[in-house]
Amino acid sequence: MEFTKGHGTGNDFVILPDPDGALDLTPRLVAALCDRRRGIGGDGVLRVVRAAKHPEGVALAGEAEWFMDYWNSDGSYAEMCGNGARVFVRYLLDSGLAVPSGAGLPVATRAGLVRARVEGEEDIAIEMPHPRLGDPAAAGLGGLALTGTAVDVGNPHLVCALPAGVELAALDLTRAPDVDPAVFPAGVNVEFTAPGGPLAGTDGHVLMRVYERGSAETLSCGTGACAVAAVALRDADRDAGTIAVDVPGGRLTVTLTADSCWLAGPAVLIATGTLPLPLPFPTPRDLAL
Ligand SMILES: N[C@@H](CCC[C@H](N)C(=O)O)C(=O)O
Repeated sequence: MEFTKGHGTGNDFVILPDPDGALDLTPRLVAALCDRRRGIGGDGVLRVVRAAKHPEGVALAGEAEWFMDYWNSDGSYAEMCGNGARVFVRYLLDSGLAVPSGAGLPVATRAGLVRARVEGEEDIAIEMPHPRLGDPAAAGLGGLALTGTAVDVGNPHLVCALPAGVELAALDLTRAPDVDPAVFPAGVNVEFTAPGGPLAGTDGHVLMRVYERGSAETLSCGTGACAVAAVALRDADRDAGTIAVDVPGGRLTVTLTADSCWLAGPAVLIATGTLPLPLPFPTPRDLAL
């Protein structure tokens, strides 16, 4: 099995080319590949499969050649991954499976069609599902009780601004925040935010850390950045603008208008290799037996 490793602002992925959908990709295999000590290591897996060859992509096959089959590191799968989509497009372009398109390169995802464009040397921008602001909801972390805003970016998010005096860097995200499972029956990605300083060329600047559903704390989350930007604009009484979101792995830029949401930032491939199947290393589940 061939693989490529890539990342977008430190949100890292194992990319599996599987054009014809021949690979038996299971939760167990995904968790083993993402294991940082016994596997390759990653926040998730991106299977590169022709839309026509994947049951969840086939309906979009007329519009997009490729389907991003995204899985979290625990072996669950998600509807959408913003950084994953940017790295997926970097892979398509670098491996010659697609060419840049003036109209935006279409990619099928479980959350529908997204479009990508290349920006400069390193950056890939994706037109994302438009964030939909929902109701206030509670989150708990250690002794901290927070009220955030639920946001749907194709996948579920809860954006929680920290109260004054609580340092973003001091949060313990080694454990999942508490949320109400009745409010988020499919789980939720939780973003914690603090204001950034003034930043030229933007309409707002936010610092963010995230605890991702299915992957724990990651260095970055693209859909999370879109959710955070939508909340920042709402709080500034604006319906459009560009927000810089600084994550532990770097900077993402989100540009929102009334009907579009573009997520931009670096997308990098770092290594390729081959793995024999079955895997030569014990999987996390083997070790738990
Ligand atoms: N890191 C991703 C989001 C990945 C999916 C998420 N963990 C979920 O389960 O919804 C991003 O960049 O958007």
